[in-house]
Amino acid sequence: MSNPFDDIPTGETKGKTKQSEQKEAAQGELFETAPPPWELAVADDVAIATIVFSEAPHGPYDYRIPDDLREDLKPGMRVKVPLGHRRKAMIGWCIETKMGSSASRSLRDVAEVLDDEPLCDPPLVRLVMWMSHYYQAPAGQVFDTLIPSSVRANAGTRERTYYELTNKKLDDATIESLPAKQQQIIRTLIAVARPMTSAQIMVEADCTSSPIKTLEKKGLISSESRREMATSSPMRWQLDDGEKETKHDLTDDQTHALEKITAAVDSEEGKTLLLHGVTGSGKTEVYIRAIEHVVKFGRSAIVLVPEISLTPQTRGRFERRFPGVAVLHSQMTPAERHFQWQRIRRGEVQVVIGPRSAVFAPLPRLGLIILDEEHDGSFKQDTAPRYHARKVAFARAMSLKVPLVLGTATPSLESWHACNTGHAELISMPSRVGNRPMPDVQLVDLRVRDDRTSGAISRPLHKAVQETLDDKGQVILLLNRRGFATTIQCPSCGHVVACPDCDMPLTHHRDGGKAVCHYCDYTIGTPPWCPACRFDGIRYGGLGTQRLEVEVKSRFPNARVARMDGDTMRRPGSHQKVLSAFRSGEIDILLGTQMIAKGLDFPNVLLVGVINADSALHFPDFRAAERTFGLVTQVSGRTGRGNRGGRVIVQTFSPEHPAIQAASRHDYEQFAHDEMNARRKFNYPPLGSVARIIIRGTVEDVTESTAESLVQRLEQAREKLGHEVRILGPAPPPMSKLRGKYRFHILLQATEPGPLGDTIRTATEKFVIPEKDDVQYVVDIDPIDML
Ligand SMILES: Nc1ncnc2c1ncn2[C@@H]1O[C@H](COP(=O)(O)OP(=O)(O)OP(=O)(O)O)[C@@H](O)[C@H]1O
Ligand SMILES: [Zn+2]
Ligand SMILES: [Zn+2]
Repeated sequence: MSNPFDDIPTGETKGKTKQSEQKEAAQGELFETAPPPWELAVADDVAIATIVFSEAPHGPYDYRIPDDLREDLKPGMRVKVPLGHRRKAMIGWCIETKMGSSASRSLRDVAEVLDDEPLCDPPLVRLVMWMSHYYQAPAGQVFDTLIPSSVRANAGTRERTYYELTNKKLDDATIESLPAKQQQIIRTLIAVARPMTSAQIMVEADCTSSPIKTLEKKGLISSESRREMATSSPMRWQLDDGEKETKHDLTDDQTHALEKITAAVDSEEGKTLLLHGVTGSGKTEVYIRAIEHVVKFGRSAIVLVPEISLTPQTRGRFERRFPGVAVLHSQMTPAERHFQWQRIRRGEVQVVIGPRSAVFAPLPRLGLIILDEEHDGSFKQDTAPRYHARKVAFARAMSLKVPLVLGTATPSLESWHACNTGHAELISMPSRVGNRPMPDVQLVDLRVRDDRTSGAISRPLHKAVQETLDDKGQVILLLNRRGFATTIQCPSCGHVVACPDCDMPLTHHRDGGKAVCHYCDYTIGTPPWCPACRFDGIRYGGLGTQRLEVEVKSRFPNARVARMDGDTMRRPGSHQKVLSAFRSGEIDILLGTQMIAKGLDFPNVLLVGVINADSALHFPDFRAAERTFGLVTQVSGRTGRGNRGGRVIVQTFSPEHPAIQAASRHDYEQFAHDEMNARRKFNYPPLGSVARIIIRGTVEDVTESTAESLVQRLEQAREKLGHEVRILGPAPPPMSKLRGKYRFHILLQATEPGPLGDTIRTATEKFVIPEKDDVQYVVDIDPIDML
């Protein structure tokens, strides 16, 4: 990882600075360039605000601040300003205020200041500008990502109008008779179950104010003006994870790790530490102690976790040790989100735990950022701005001169490489707490006929499950495919039932007999005969978790079985429910997708079975081996966490594959070594930088020719800048059609991110696609998803 501030146009304060000085310095230096000589003679005669927008044109543009607003407007606030020829004033974000000269240019006036206080402090404004630059996203859009919509909707005014349903028990027929937007508003009000302002409704139901007014006229909703709503107290999750308040004596490894982290905190230098601790080495305890150290000095910390590992168990560990913990997650209501954001900003919490967006938590005295399971792909946002929380955390930590701790049993090669090149410090915790051994891993070669059965579970795995059940132990089975059958194919003509919008095979789901596209959720009833040739006897091929569940139940009729995947975990709280049932021993066999692979700590799990280790291995993606190694290692880590040992059975068609071999020996270093060599050949990350541009449109050849002209522009930009950048494509990606749009992609490679970014910026600067073409493109810097 190179310094992400390297390519941002700013004079970063070098060396050691105190936080307070640094805060002031950060403000206003962003666009500092020497003024042109003819301006030097002119006195500063006007207050200027620099504003950015989320809609095109994105700015930044300068505006004059009228005298009566001078005191009010600060960077990080929103304003209303005229823009272009629009009749309505636009909302924009102020990134800078300064004195300047009005000579030689005519500035328009800021019309209104919308916030009483900045929604972002100066370091966060700076982070926004860095993200905007690095990820090539409009700064206004980045602001909108940083500040929850509920905060944006609520901040500002004092007395406002709240809407609620006049009849709380509207029947479905009445709702369905309404136009779509109005339906959405009613559904939103039902879901939120409390009065909402029109701004909140507009955000949540994605509508304008006119359907709200219409509903009021129809008498379906009523309005009332009230003082700002008293913020409800957050829902305290019950700490029903059956754990006692325990403060362990640290192991030597833990003590050593903690010392390194606290030393980094005390040094007040930004520093990245990679905590490479095997599964069950007690990383969480180290995090907690490190945060205790930070809190002692009145500072606070952010802990980023993949959403799915935010189990009650994890939050319980933190909530028992700190009085002020704010937990952020995707199932919060807008009101809760707003409440938590305010608490955080007022400095009332010491620890914020949450998924990737928690990296923006507005803690006033941030002293430490921790990223747990740092290898996890969910830290990358897959919509614009396509940021990676690890990179953003790094940028935020370095600019505040606080440490960033990356914790994992299976480091991303990016972080591993950072250690090898001196950009991060490696801390190892090579053994489990209590000197528990790592579990034995047995590979079952599925090519060996004698071991195979007609189902998904081989003979050795069947035997092991039976033995474990006899021993009153628990079993985890991993299969990374949901649904029943992954292909629906006609044996007579070969026709595969596919999604009309994505061209991908539909997955058969047994519940309700549905055929579902896993890319866009397109759903039809599974056809009983072949849609192409009418052959009666269509076949379900491929294995999903539903089919596995059926097989497991028939093989082990006395076992209590639960399935955990995207289908069974739709409802809020269902994840928690299954896990607590598993913990209390009401479930013998837990089977599911990768969501069972992470972070679970159950001592009675004596066996882990991986149904098909190869499923991720043959993906057209340079990270396929890394993902396979990570998944097998992580799920293996769920066993042997108690005093009764544990073992792992991995079924595979390629037992000799280096990633599977290394995972079976718990040998991360060997894996990293092999994989780094493989990537070096092609300059893949972390040895080089990659960017991807996806072009999508409704007409195939128009989309392709747009992609081709973009490639030409990229080539011209490369020439002009004299950069060494490899440009590949345009080519159809593995997902050549998605949600009814044709897709092409362009891959760019370079040794450094700077030239790569510059080339794309130059090429796209004035690249306008005619509206009639209906083609859009997105730039993905450091892509994770290559489909
Ligand atoms: N010093 C200690 N002494 C005894 N038990 C400990 C100690 N530290 C942690 N533990 C316990 O060990 C178990 C594993 O710890 P933890 O879940 O933090 O490991 P981890 O490294 O995060 O593992 P994973 O990567 O698999 O999630 C927990 O039950 C925890 O309470
Ligand atoms: Zn057919
Ligand atoms: Zn689809």
